[in-house]
Amino acid sequence: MKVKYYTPSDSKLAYSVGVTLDRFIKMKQDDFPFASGELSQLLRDIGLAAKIVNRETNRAGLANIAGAFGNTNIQGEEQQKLDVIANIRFTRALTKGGEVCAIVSEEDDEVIDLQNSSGKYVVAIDPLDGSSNIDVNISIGTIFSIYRRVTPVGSPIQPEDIMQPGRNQVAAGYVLYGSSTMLVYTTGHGVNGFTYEASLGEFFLSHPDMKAPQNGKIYSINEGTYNHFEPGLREYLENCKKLEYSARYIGSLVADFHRNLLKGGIYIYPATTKSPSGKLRLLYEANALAFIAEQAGASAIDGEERILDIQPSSLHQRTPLYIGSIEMVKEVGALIKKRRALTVG
Ligand SMILES: O=P(O)(O)OC[C@H]1O[C@](O)(COP(=O)(O)O)[C@@H](O)[C@@H]1O
Ligand SMILES: [Mg+2]
Ligand SMILES: [Mg+2]
Repeated sequence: MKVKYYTPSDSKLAYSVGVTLDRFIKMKQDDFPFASGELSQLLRDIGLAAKIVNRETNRAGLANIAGAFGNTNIQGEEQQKLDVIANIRFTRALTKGGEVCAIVSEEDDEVIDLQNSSGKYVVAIDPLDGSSNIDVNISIGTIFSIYRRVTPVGSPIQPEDIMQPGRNQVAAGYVLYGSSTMLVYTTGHGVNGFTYEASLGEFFLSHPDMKAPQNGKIYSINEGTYNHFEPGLREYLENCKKLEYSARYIGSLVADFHRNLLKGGIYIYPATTKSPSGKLRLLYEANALAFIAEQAGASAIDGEERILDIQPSSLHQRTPLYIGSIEMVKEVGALIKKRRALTVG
């Protein structure tokens, strides 16, 4: 029997659609001979939930999705319907996937113990980021952090399984529901971005090996509480203005972070005299983006300390966040340190 060997066709008639997320996860898993495939399955589960939530965000203006849900979460924030929908969708996908033993969610006061005796992973998630922008049709997102539990699989969940510093993350990422929908993630071997092709229902590799510019000319901060900013930060912002940098602030952390990661820039949600720990949450906002930032050659601090080295002490604890191009974060950090030393002196 005569056979012929496959040769890839470069015919323009059927251009290659690219590498799907599922195929990419499989390819990357093969890089690790001892990989068991559980993390890969978990990433695929997140990809599936992202597709469903994407469909809901596209319909966010329609009556049954728009507006407040009528509950307040532990942050004291009014939950939007889409916050609740996204929380249900991701929690369900993570539960059904079978790889997760516990979930920490912005929308749940307590840790969700999935009583899954074979689950190795703990997931911290902000199901819907940028909630204040849902009803005004501005980009929103989802943020996730993945850890391996530290106590034996099958044993009851312990605080040390949850309260892990960000440097212990085995994977992290975000979904951006914007003009296009993207999923960006890292497993500690670089950062890759995928764009959703709704007609095929697939995420395709569109941003391989993302690297942040070392420096930038964009700063993202809500200056509404400027009068409560510390001197070092004010000095930094005055410098940005003297240098005529661009002020860009969407009010959706994922969207502001993504833009600055691609173009070079810094996002700041500082401590203020009114909220001394800032607004953003360490476990399911700052840690994930800090891991991505560092994997893309950028950095993240709380004004002084590396975000990934902060030892968590409570589920919904907040942290100031200075994240973005390495030179900009270094500069603002140095100014804050210098001015704090002066006030202490
Ligand atoms: O309105 P503010 O104070 O500028 O805060 C905006 C920030 O708060 C957030 O909306 C907080 O996230 P959630 O929407 O998930 O609660 C960030 O996405 C955003 O960067
Ligand atoms: Mg958020
Ligand atoms: Mg949220």
